[in-house]
Amino acid sequence: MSQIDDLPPLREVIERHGLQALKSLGQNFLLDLNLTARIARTAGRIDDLAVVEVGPGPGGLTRALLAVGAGRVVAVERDRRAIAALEEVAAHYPGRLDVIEGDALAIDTAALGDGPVAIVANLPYNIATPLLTGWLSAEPWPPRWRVMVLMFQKEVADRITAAPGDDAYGRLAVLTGWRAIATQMFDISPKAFVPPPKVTSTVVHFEPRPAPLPCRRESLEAVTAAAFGQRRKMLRQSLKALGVDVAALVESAGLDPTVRAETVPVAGFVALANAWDKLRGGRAPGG
Ligand SMILES: C[S@@+](CC[C@H](N)C(=O)[O-])C[C@H]1O[C@@H](n2cnc3c(N)ncnc32)[C@H](O)[C@@H]1O
Repeated sequence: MSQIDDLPPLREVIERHGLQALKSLGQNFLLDLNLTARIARTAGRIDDLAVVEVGPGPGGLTRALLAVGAGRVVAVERDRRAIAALEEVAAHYPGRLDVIEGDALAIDTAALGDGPVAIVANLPYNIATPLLTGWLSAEPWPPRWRVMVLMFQKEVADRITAAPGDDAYGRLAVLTGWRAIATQMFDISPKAFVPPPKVTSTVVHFEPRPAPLPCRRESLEAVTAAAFGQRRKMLRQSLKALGVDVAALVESAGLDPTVRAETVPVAGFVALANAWDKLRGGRAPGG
C-alpha cells in the first residue's frame, strides 16, 4: 500500500510548505505511508477515542490515524510552518482533525479531547522522556489515556522496557513498570525518515495498569533517584541519601541491604517508598 488517501504525496506537501526539517525541533519526518499506517494500527480500536498526536509535522502519521478510522484527532504542533499543511488534512476529513499550534510540554496534552484518549506520536527526541514521564505521572490514576503508541530512539525504548538485571534498568523502567505495561512492538530503520536520524527508532505500546501497587509517586521517585544515583553500590550505601535509618528502611521493605538497585524489581521499590513514608511518620497508601 503506497497510498492511504487521495491527499498529495508528503514530499510535495513538504516542498510546497517549505517544511525543511529543523534539528532544533527534533524533526525527522516519516514519509513511508506503510509504516505510518502500521504505527496507527498498533493502537488497536480508536474509533471511539479522541487520539492526541504530539508533533504531527507534515501530517504523515495524522493521515494514517484518520485513514484507519480514528474518530477524532487532536494534533499539537509547535512549528508554525506545519499548520497550513495540517489544515489541508483537516479540510479533507471535516470535523475530525483539530490542529493546535503550541508547545506540548506546556499543554496538558492528555487532557485534550473529550473522554478517554489514545496518545499516538513519533515524538521529538529532545522532549520524548519528559512527555512520557508526565503521562505516566497523571493524577488521579487510572489516567484519561487508554493506550499510548509512541516512537522513541531505540536506546530510550530499551530504558523504558528494561527488566531488573538489564543494563538499561533504571528510574524510567521503574516508573513505567509501576504504572503501565510497556511493550516494544517494532524497530524502524533510520532510512525510513527524512532526514535520517543517526540511530534506529522503536515503537512502544503502553497500557495503563488499572491498579498499580499502592504508594506515593513522589516517594517512589525519591527512593529510585537515591538507589540509582549510585547504581553500582549496595542499597545500604546508596539509600543513605534518604536521610533515615537505612537498616530499618531496608528491613521494613523486606529487602536485602547488600543488593544493588539494578536487581530490585518494581515491587521492591514500592515497598521501599512505603517504608520510607512510614519511617518519616507519614502513612503509606495501603499501609
Ligand atoms: C520526529 S518529528 C515527527 C513528525 C511527524 N509526526 C512524522 O512522523 O513524520 C517531531 C515533530 O514534533 C514537533 N515538535 C517539536 N517540539 C515540539 C513541542 N514542544 N510541542 C509540539 N510539537 C513539537 C516537530 O516540529 C516535529 O513536527
